[in-house]
Amino acid sequence: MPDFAVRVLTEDAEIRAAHSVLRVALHSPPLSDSDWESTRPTYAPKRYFGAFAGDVAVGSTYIYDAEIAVPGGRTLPMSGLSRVGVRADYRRRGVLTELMRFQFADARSNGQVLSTLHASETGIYGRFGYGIGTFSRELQLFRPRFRADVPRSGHVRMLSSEEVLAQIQPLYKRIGLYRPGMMSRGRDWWAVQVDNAMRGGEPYLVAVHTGLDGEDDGYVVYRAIPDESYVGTDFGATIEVWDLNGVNQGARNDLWRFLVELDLVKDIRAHARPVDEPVGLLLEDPRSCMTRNIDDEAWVRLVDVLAALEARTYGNAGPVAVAVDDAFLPENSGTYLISRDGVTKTSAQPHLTMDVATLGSVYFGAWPPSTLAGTGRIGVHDPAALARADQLFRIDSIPWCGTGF
Ligand SMILES: CC(=O)SCCNC(=O)CCNC(=O)[C@H](O)C(C)(C)COP(=O)(O)OP(=O)(O)OC[C@H]1O[C@@H](n2cnc3c(N)ncnc32)[C@H](O)[C@@H]1OP(=O)(O)O
Repeated sequence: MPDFAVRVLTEDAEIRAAHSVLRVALHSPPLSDSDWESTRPTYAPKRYFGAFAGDVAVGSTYIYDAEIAVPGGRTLPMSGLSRVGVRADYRRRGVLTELMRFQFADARSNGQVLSTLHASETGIYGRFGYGIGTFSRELQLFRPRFRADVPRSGHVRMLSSEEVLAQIQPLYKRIGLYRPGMMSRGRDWWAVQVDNAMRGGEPYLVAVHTGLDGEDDGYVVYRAIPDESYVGTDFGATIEVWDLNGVNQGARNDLWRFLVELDLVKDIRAHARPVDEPVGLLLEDPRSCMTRNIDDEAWVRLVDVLAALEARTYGNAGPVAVAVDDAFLPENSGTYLISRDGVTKTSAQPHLTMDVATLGSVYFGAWPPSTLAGTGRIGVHDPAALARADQLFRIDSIPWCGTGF
């Protein structure tokens, strides 16, 4: 029997204790009273799970409740796993494993079909059934010049900091989940990511795009980092783009134009952008937009495999029977007959075999099944079925989450 127990945290004192565990696990400075005052509102009721050994907090896990867009356009309830930390003197004693069991049971009871997370280390989450679901790209635009012939589709205005808190949250909702993998953002997410940062004096600036129909349809959140050390003509600030979304390509183009045409700027950096975002094509010299990194972004776990498979759409190909092995949630294990007309459990012989973490990578189209089969992640019992699986899981739009948590 473990000498700790996992429970939903409701009392301020235990939430604070678990949050302190998290901070130490992430090597952040100890929690001060003023930190706590700003942190407390970022915990939605009953979404913080803690492991306690008697009265001592030893583990922390928080859930963001959200909706996620899946290939084909439907949205599904998901749980966003975050704030995972275990006290150093309790590590490798199964605390995270018990927190995982608890949060999957919670997700199931809430009808949350998928779970996603952003991993601090890639070695942690595969054993719990998570696979890399989306990738993102880190960009650097060096002395970019915007092409004069890119059509305009509206205008851009800057918000005051008071306007930001009131306007940006509904605007993100109005823009919608325009790529598979994008997720909704609840009050608790905005509280952590924007309100605290702006109230805490972070120099974020926000510009909003208004379309030709007069409706606000895009925004960018960014900050300028001045270069104190320039010599000669090599002057200019670095612009760091934190969040940029628009309802369509035209709105996003205008927001990039706004950033590129800012004065006294040397370079623009943007983390976690879609891998196929055509920023370079907007510039006179496409090579002035460099890819600094391609990173694994959202890790995806199918909590309810049948419901998740039923929710996405499939390409035009004959059916494929896929045997799924789920060691952590064995009720998901079984063979699924996947066709463009629907998905059912079957007792037929499988054409392909994969574990549930690999299915997490197939689901949003991070890789085609044949690529994963080529690396030994998928067992192939009928080679003809592999080409059909590629066609079934084909995607029209490259997935991207775009929301860090
Ligand atoms: C989504 C997010 O929030 S990302 C942030 C994650 N948090 C951190 O990185 C903070 C620092 N790390 C920690 O707090 C802890 O080490 C944790 C949370 C990663 C792991 O917690 P633990 O309670 O030690 O995990 P637990 O004992 O349940 O380990 C389960 C298994 O995972 C393995 N494992 C745990 N952590 C790691 C790791 N970082 N790398 C590789 N394997 C790991 C264990 O060896 C064990 O394997 P086994 O079943 O073969 O024996």
